[in-house]
Amino acid sequence: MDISLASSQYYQFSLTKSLPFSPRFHTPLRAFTNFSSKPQIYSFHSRKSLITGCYPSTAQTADQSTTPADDDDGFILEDVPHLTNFLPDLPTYPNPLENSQAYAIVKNTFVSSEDAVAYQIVVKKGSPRGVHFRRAGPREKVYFKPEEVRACIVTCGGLCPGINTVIREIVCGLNYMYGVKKILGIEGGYSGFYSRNTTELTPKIVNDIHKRGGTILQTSRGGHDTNKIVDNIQDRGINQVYIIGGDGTQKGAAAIYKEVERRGLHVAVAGIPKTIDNDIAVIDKSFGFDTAVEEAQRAINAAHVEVESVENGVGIVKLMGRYSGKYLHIFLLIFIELHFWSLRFIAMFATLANRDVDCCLIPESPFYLEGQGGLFEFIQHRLKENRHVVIVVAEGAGQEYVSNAVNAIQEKDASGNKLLLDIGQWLTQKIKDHFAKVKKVPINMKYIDPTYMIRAVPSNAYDNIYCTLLAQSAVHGAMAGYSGFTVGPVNSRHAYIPIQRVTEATNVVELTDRMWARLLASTNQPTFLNKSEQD
Ligand SMILES: Nc1ncnc2c1ncn2[C@@H]1O[C@H](COP(=O)(O)OP(=O)(O)O)[C@@H](O)[C@H]1O
Ligand SMILES: O=P(O)(O)OC[C@H]1O[C@](O)(COP(=O)(O)O)[C@@H](O)[C@@H]1O
Ligand SMILES: [Mg+2]
Repeated sequence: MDISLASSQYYQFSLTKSLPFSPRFHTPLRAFTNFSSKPQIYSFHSRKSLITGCYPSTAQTADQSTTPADDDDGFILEDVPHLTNFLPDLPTYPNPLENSQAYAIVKNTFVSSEDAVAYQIVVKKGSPRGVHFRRAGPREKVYFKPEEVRACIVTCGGLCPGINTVIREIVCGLNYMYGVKKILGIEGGYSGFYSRNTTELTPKIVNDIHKRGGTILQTSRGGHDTNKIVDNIQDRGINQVYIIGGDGTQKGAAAIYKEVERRGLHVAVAGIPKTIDNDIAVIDKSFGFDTAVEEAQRAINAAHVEVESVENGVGIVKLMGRYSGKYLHIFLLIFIELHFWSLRFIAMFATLANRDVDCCLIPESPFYLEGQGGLFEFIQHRLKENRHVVIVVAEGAGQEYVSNAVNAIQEKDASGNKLLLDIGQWLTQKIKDHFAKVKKVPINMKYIDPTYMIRAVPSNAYDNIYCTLLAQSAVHGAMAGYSGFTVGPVNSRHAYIPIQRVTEATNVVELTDRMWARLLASTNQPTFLNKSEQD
């Protein structure tokens, strides 16, 4: 099926089948329909645009075939905006990759406008084909003359392994693939647009930065002022903006895109998702996650060595990672926060990887301490059996317990994220007290809180490759005139995803998915599902 021109039947299908579920499963892709012959479809399209907040694209009209869609197979494209949506007369240029030595023998240098990446990879026979995103990669035509590109890169939010690699590869990708020479680094996050200096970025300057943790551009929280930022973009003559950051940053990127569109500027806005928390929806996982899981192993291993060398050793490892939803709870032994592919995911994956963890506590799976099936009972059992126990606790777990205990006022950081209370300290004390006062059994408590150590390291080999793909995909997308998009792997294939799609929901560990069951089967820890019986 040609996804750049679908039939009216397609639209009717998507209206009747998709609306009852969720508006975000609609695409307002103008290129899907033939407006001139089907005016009634146009009004439907407008409605959809309103519902979804997505953007129609006319970018593929030049490429689209005249073949109508085969049938109502339920194919839906959630498209990203294109500069021609509001600048319809933009000229195009041949992609310089046509003459690139690197691509000289590649069979298909350019990604077709008909290529899409399926959101759901596991389907039932006969089911609708479902939601798709545009496949990332170089396009035959670009909407910028390389010598006229003035790009900028900004990094926002907390650190994550691999940020420098992404910066490096954007600079090298723009320069080596497209001949772009003018690239600015905005220092200190969003506020750097209007309150800090910029720095020139060249392949030579960024040559070694992938070997360092952190961000050479520095980062910050708060300080997003859309108008001031876009004023600055205009004043500096910037026409490509690469924004590296997490869920908060991507919301900021969406606001910048909207303002750029409102002002009708020839400026492409590309988001590269970054977070150790893996709270970014849709994409498979965020860069740096793999490195962080690996780094967390060191803390867990240390806890294990300590507790197996003493009598009644209890090791708790707390792993970083916030949780934006409802706080559930935590655990003991090694406390690592895994966010699915990020922090609480880090806790989950670090536990799965390690095999020395007896119990992993994450916010999504509320735990309790006392009584049958509780954490104290489990620790006692493991101490009897193994003489030591290791608990990994995610930073966001058990927040309600700590909050009640210390009567804390919920504070927020400059970006408005809730500051987490220290579940690790609370849990440590509770366990010590229980075994000393109630059980009259002295335990050897070893609490490890590696906090920033798991995110301040350089990215590992896997993440370096991943960062390279992200950066190159972002560069190809911006050069091709796409804007207001986030790039990332969906079922292992890189795609352009509408920004609001990745900010509207947060990734959480789904207890009903098999992954959590795999962890439970691996640690043999309590499920804490019978809490109600204890109340
Ligand atoms: N809803 C929002 N709209 C615009 N900017 C936002 C929004 N939320 C956060 N930001 C900005 O994004 C930047 C990073 O956000 P933060 O939540 O600290 O980190 P992260 O992007 O890693 O989640 C900050 O400069 C913040 O001001
Ligand atoms: O860097 P800070 O301000 O101390 O914040 C710590 C938080 O940053 C993170 O590492 C990353 O959060 P973001 O992705 O939102 O930047 C969280 O896991 C952690 O709770
Ligand atoms: Mg965040």
